[in-house]
Amino acid sequence: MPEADLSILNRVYEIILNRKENYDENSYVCKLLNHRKGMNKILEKVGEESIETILAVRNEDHKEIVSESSDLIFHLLVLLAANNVTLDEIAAELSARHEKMKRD
Ligand SMILES: N=c1c2ncn([C@@H]3O[C@H](COP(=O)(O)OP(=O)(O)OP(=O)(O)O)[C@@H](O)[C@H]3O)c2ncn1[C@@H]1O[C@H](COP(=O)(O)O)[C@@H](O)[C@H]1O
Repeated sequence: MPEADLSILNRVYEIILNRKENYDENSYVCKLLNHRKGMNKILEKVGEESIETILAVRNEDHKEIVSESSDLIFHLLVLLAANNVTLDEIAAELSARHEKMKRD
């Protein structure tokens, strides 16, 4: 397993932004972003991966929880990029909530 940290979220998000600008017929992200169903296809994938994550938890299958959660987060990154929401905005929102809610 390669070493990894949460900076991978930014790296994948940047690739998705790049796919928005540069069409590549071999790219899964481009297929999603340009699907005939439009935004509904991305919403379907987020819904599908959410349900698969729920089932993995119900089955108490740790490996599947990791795998399905990764699918969900990846498709959520596509959804955010497609709607021009940046990861900085998400970080700012979570950080503001944390500052407001933190207890000593
Ligand atoms: N992290 C991912 C990632 N996770 C999952 N997937 C793809 O998501 C797809 C959907 O997964 P499913 O389990 O639902 O499979 P499926 O039933 O065949 O999917 P559908 O027929 O419903 O589309 C699969 O084809 C996976 O390959 C991903 N595709 C891309 N990435 C990242 O996005 C980057 C850009 O990818 P490309 O645009 O393909 O170059 C890659 O370098 C990766 O970092």
